[in-house]
Amino acid sequence: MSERPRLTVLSGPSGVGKSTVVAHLRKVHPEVWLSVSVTTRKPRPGERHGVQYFFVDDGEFDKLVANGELLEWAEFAGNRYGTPRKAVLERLEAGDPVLLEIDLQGARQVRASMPEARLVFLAPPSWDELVRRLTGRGTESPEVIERRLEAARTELAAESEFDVTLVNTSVEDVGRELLALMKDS
Ligand SMILES: Nc1nc2c(ncn2[C@@H]2O[C@H](COP(=O)(O)OP(=O)(O)O)[C@@H](O)[C@H]2O)c(=O)[nH]1
Ligand SMILES: Nc1ncnc2c1ncn2[C@@H]1O[C@H](COP(=O)(O)OP(=O)(O)O)[C@@H](O)[C@H]1O
Repeated sequence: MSERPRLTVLSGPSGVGKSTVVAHLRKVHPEVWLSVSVTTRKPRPGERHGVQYFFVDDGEFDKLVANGELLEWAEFAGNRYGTPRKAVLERLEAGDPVLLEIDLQGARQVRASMPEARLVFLAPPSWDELVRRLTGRGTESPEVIERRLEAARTELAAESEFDVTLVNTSVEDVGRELLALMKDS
């Protein structure tokens, strides 16, 4: 891909379409490497260990943190999520562009520890559309949706901290734009 590959971070409120965009991008461009995070969240139907996430319990997560094995980690809506450090560094050293799909707190940690990273904010076309997508996905209870929408207000307010904003109106368009950003290191 590019001569100076670097880290691209994709963040945005829950339900905006981050997973959908990344899945589409990887279908069209299987060479794009996405870090698989560790989480204490329970798998949703269809999610598999090692594919969407490495699903671990609290004790295992504590150990990863204590051993310094996470590049960054954060608590989000009652669960913990983190990026395994080793795989990311290996990919960057091998010269491959790397994509992380993480929350705002994680993006801030990456900005602090790896200032060369490019931070991309995925925004919804409108607040109402975000609520529709999050509710329509049908994977969370009303209480969890409420918690995620609360977090979404904070995340939307932080948009200016990012290098680029992409509005997720069309998954195909955003996928293309994201790939172009990853190539243009
Ligand atoms: N900081 C951090 N956030 C993560 C990581 N992995 C996933 N997340 C974020 O955690 C939040 C919740 O993820 P998830 O439970 O899968 O819900 P979804 O993004 O709404 O499908 C999202 O904002 C993810 O981007 C990670 O390794 N680190
Ligand atoms: N551009 C889009 N237009 C319409 N619906 C979308 C779009 N992108 C994603 N969605 C839908 O919105 C919901 C949330 O998407 P998802 O990828 O799970 O979000 P996130 O990973 O950001 O939480 C899903 O039902 C998905 O099919």
